[in-house]
Amino acid sequence: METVEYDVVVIGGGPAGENAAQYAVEGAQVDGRPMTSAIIERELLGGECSYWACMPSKALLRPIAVADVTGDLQGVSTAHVAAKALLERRDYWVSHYDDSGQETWADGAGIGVVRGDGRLVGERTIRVTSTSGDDVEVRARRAVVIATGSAALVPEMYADALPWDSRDATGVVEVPDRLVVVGGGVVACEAAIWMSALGSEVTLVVRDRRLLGRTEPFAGEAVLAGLRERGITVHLGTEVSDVRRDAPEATGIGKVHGGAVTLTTSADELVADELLLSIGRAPRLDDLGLSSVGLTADDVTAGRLPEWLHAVGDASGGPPLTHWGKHQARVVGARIAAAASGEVAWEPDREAPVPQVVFSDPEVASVGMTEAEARDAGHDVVVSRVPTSAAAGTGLLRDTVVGESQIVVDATTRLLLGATFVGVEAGELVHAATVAIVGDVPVHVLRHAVASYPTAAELWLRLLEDLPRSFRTPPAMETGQPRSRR
Ligand SMILES: Cc1cc2nc3c(=O)[nH]c(=O)nc-3n(C[C@H](O)[C@H](O)[C@H](O)COP(=O)(O)OP(=O)(O)OC[C@H]3O[C@@H](n4cnc5c(N)ncnc54)[C@H](O)[C@@H]3O)c2cc1C
Ligand SMILES: NC(=O)c1ccc[n+]([C@@H]2O[C@H](COP(=O)([O-])OP(=O)(O)OC[C@H]3O[C@@H](n4cnc5c(N)ncnc54)[C@H](O)[C@@H]3O)[C@@H](O)[C@H]2O)c1
Repeated sequence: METVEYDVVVIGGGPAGENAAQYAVEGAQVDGRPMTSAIIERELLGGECSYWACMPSKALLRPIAVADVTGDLQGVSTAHVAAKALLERRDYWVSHYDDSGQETWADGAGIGVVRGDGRLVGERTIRVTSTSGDDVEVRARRAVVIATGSAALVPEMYADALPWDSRDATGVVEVPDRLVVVGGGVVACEAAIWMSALGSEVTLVVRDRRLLGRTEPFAGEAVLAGLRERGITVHLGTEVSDVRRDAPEATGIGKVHGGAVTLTTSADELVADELLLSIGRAPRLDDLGLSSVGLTADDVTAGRLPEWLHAVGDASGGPPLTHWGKHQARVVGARIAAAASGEVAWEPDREAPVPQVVFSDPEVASVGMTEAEARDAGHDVVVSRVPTSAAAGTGLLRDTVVGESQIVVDATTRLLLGATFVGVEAGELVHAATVAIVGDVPVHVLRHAVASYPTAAELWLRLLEDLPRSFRTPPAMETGQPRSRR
């Protein structure tokens, strides 16, 4: 069996793995020579995000969002979604499922690519099985990084019906006439929109009494109203107890997987041509050979790892978001690079807050704690919530601006704990909140970050104005303490 050696070996070439491989060697030297790294990838370099998750979903959603705006903007005629062209746009953005562009990137960055299924067989040693059946042993002189991503959950009750998962939804080829979506999270709220725009009659079956359970309740309510306005049926508080399908068939990604599907639910019996299961994901840590180094999947997600082994991205059990996985990977990569030259990489003394944008209609963007989370954590909380239409800059963007936006502030420190934006430009507005949290900017300073008129960012002024007037000066001034610049 051929054996190859690198300083750093990354198992899994998604966005997290690619960043880890790059940052671990960028400018790093060991024994007077440049550090080397390789990525082991069994499918497409670029991972779930590039081909079956973020990129195709956002490529599908954007034209729909633009068409929606034209229907709600006096002065232009209404545009309509052209299904065939929409799917062609998706195919362009997934590079027609060809990863040669990513391979060129790896080549340019000096990162080796080993094709095949990677499995730990001992300390710093991975056996790679390629589709041709030839095994290669890949040894890491310094570090191994697990970046194997996550897989959609499919409970036993659903398995025989061969339901669609998010790969089928983003890679849709055959549009089912009737689609039932189980789940009320991010995939469900986004996929319902593009499947409905492509012509499916969509029904959501949601176990919880609300959508987007991890965000502020007002955000889930706005998304619920938006879905219903599009003609999408949403059953909240509804459990599925049985699933049957006529002639299930593994026809391939994005094709209808057999005959009609019947779901018995706590409300009604539902019959559809396809079922999309979107009830969460789990780190992909099975079959990784963890036991060969005395570890379990729980050790990986709890961070109980030997010093030579690291985990990043969805596989680490952290928030399953591309930007978060990439951030973790940059931090871990920099640690590995610094350690090689006997240094310690600089890092802030606490973990960064995790922002998330849901590209639903209306869009939802949040960072930090919700109001409930902040109260549960023991903060004395002050909340400011305004209609997202409250600034001239947001009002100008559509004829009807829906949604509300909110900041959660600690009454003692006057620091931002969290923020949620719903509606136009939500995904862009949230970044200022992330900056304010990372930079510990108190609200009396933040109000001096002047947004241009009339931009959506002026919504920040409205949010800060809506706080108690006393929050416009430092707490120290109220107690007669000396004036400070902060
Ligand atoms: C429909 C959908 C839409 C999404 N949209 C967004 C979004 O808009 N924004 C956002 O931030 N996040 C989004 N996400 C989440 C995002 O896709 C993931 O957080 C991200 O892909 C995780 O990156 P990763 O590198 O950890 O793993 P992945 O992207 O899953 O990559 C892991 C790679 O490892 C490979 N691999 C696994 N096991 C092995 C092995 N044993 N040997 C060799 N290779 C292996 C896989 O083939 C894969 O290429 C979305 C998810 C879904 C499902
Ligand atoms: N725009 C984005 O950033 C984006 C887009 C899509 C996906 N993602 C990522 O992908 C991850 C997975 O998305 P998702 O929508 O599958 O998961 P999710 O965790 O967002 O939502 C899961 C939903 O399924 C429900 N559920 C859980 N178990 C169930 C069961 N047994 N039966 C019925 N319902 C059940 C939950 O109550 C929830 O409504 C997300 O956590 C998110 O981080 C991100």
